[in-house]
Amino acid sequence: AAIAGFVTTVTDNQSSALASAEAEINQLVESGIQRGKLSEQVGAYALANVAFTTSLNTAVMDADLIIEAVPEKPQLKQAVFQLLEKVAKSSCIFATNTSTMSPTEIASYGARPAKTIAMHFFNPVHKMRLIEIVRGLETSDETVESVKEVARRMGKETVVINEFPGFVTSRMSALVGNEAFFMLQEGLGTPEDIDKAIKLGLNYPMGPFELGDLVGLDTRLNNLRYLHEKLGEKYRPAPLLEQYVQAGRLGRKTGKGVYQYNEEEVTT
Ligand SMILES: NC(=O)c1ccc[n+]([C@@H]2O[C@H](COP(=O)([O-])OP(=O)(O)OC[C@H]3O[C@@H](n4cnc5c(N)ncnc54)[C@H](O)[C@@H]3O)[C@@H](O)[C@H]2O)c1
Repeated sequence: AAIAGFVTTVTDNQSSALASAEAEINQLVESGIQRGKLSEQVGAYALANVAFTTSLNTAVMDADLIIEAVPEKPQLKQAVFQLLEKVAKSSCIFATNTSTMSPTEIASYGARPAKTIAMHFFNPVHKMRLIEIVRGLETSDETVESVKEVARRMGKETVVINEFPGFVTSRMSALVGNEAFFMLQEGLGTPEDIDKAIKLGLNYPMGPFELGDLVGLDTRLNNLRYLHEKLGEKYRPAPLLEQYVQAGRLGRKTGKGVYQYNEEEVTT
């Protein structure tokens, strides 16, 4: 958002999460300049235009657009949107980065259904070109056009999808990722071989375990739980995935998921 020229504030209730977000953003801008992807001028402008605060009120009170990205837990989303409704301007658009949830349901947590929509980004956001836009039952055409324009200014492609749990991308990705865990549990092969088979045999750019570790296994499990509740048996999370999350093996963010991450090497 900052690189696209928007005055941007990042907020999180954990100061450690904010500190690592700030460090990562600085590092991404710096390496973008070094690799010739960004001019020094745009990089400097972006860093000057992004602020960090643990105060939700400070972050949102003047905002025209809020992109919510708290964990995929309906009760948490509800609490956050109820708070946002109290502090945000009445003209502000509420966008949710939910991977699976209904924007109509999320709109019911606030009082501006015409101005509530899903803007689903992909990881890593600075590289992935798509934003999946999902409109709720009451989302206005004006809101759809506004977020499409924001996406265009961010240099992203968009698809506008009708509401259904998991949309297009998460529904497909959850199934592939879950099936890979069933295969691992059944002893079909090592994670490396399952990933290699999917990459080289099916031409996926990343294997399902590499992607799961990048997305976060807890995030993947939350998505599957929601889809299981809404769409049934097909999405029941693999017990091995539940076990990994219980053990704190969440992927790259904890240094260990299906693979182990050291500074210089990745191992199982
Ligand atoms: N991880 C991905 O690849 C990915 C991709 C697309 C969409 N999403 C969606 O984005 C959302 C977040 O997923 P994630 O993987 O980044 O989760 P995460 O757990 O890695 O990060 C969520 C952040 O929200 C913060 N948070 C929790 N409660 C808060 C509150 N009340 N107020 C302010 N901040 C709070 C946490 O401290 C944490 O830093 C989910 O809806 C997920 O489905 C994730």
